Amino acid sequence: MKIPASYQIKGIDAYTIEHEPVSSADLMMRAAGTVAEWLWQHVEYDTSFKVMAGNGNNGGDALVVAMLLAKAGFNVECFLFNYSQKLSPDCAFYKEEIAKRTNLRFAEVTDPGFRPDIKADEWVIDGLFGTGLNRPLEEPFVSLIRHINTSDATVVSIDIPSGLFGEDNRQNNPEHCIHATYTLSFQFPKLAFLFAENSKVVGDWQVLPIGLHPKAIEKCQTAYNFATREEMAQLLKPKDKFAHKGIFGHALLAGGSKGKIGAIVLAAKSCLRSGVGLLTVQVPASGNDILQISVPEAMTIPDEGENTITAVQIGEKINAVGIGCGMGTSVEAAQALHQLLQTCDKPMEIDADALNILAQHPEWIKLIPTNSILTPHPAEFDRLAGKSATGYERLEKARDFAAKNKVTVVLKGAYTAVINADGEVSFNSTGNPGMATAGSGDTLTGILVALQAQGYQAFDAARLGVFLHGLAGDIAARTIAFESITASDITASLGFAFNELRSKTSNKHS
Ligand SMILES: NC(=O)C1=CN([C@@H]2O[C@H](COP(=O)(O)OP(=O)(O)OC[C@H]3O[C@@H](n4cnc5c(N)ncnc54)[C@H](O)[C@@H]3O)[C@@H](O)[C@H]2O)[C@@H](O)CC1
Ligand SMILES: [K+]
Repeated sequence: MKIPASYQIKGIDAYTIEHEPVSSADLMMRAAGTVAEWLWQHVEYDTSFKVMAGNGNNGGDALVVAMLLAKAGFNVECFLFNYSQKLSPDCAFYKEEIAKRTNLRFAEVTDPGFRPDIKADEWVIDGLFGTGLNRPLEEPFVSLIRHINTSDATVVSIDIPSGLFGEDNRQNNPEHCIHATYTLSFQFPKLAFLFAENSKVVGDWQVLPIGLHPKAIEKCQTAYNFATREEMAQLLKPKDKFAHKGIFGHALLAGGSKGKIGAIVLAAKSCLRSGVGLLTVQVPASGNDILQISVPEAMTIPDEGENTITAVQIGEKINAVGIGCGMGTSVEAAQALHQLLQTCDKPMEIDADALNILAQHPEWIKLIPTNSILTPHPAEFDRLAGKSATGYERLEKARDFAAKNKVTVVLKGAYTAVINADGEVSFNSTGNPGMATAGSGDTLTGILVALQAQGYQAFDAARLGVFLHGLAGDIAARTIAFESITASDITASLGFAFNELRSKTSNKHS
């Protein structure tokens, strides 16, 4: 699902009006209708609404929502905040309409000091500003928004929380934005929803399709995408009936150190659950028996180092290498990574301590083979590329980093961003807070290197692997509380995740 920028949505909107064709007032009715329908499904029959409309089309949407709610029998009071005495044409049109209605209370507000009374059990519909916001909000809106935010009412924002920009909010003050309980976004998510710093503003968000023109959506060029199940199912290669293990690739995992052999055990287990044909694991000598006993399906290479790996042996038949899990940042481990980077041209999946070593030796980054993946969490990425004040800033740095170093970067978070060397970004749509647990990242490494060994290109392996990892976590969460999910539970659910994804694409030929 594309994530167009606010200015692009305006264009898609205009194209739809011209080519469907549909009048802008009817499109507004359609959009507001989806909001009203969502509300009917989520409120009690005796809910009272306070609808707050602004002077643009977001305000127009709010006026229509107010009329539809009143028509359905709800108790509605609607305020049109028109301090500047200037309304968009469609907002003006629906103001005339609403003024004629007798089944709701309507007032146009021009007094900057006026604050509507809001009760805790009421629902506030926020239609003050949408994607037409062109500068951070000032008074009297800041006070009005503070008044709404300090009420205990449930707040539903139409399209976007008022005051929030769709993309870059570095110059914005979150306290000057509506803090929505729910945000109902038309047709697409907004980029801003995907950054942790905006979570308090956005609340739970959902996309409501409003039938914008498919041709305009197809033509829209954006670097940002939200990975849907259908898109990810397309990436998953079918498994041929006559296949043998040799054609599913041979992965090598290298890592582990005294006290952290578990990390590579976890990676090995998830790797084997992700379709790889063969797996070899290189561990410090002291970890060899642990690995053989815990993961009998894997072959092992005991390193010469007792408690850390010292040199990685890459057999000729290895298709992809995963490095970093639990390997520590000792001098020996750093040497092993350096030697590997100098000698190996296979796609790599570089994680955890290997990333920390790279941060200490940035001159080695250029040695990373093409078609490789790096999987930093925000702190690891900051060590590689410098600190960022916001998620937006970090994402932009990660796009630069991926382009400069010709790698795929997986920036982990609630909406993990997978970024390729062309700067394309795919945000993951699966996963849950229960997955923020020890070893979860090692599990991801195993999945990614398995997909790379099977011939998936870095960007596809990363998008698909991150999606499956999150889906497995979601499946685990159907029966296990977030508090209790472990990395092993994620691996245990991987088979179900593959099945669920494949079932969407299955047809009689596959
Ligand atoms: N694009 C689409 O697909 C559709 C959009 N619709 C709605 O239209 C909205 C966009 O409408 P508009 O472009 O009219 O924009 P808005 O409704 O967001 O508001 C624009 C108005 O606010 C003023 N303004 C901007 N920043 C301000 C600030 N900081 N302080 C005070 N005033 C400020 C502008 O001068 C303008 O008068 C969307 O968010 C959505 O709710 C729907 O009606 C239908 C479909
Ligand atoms: K809004």
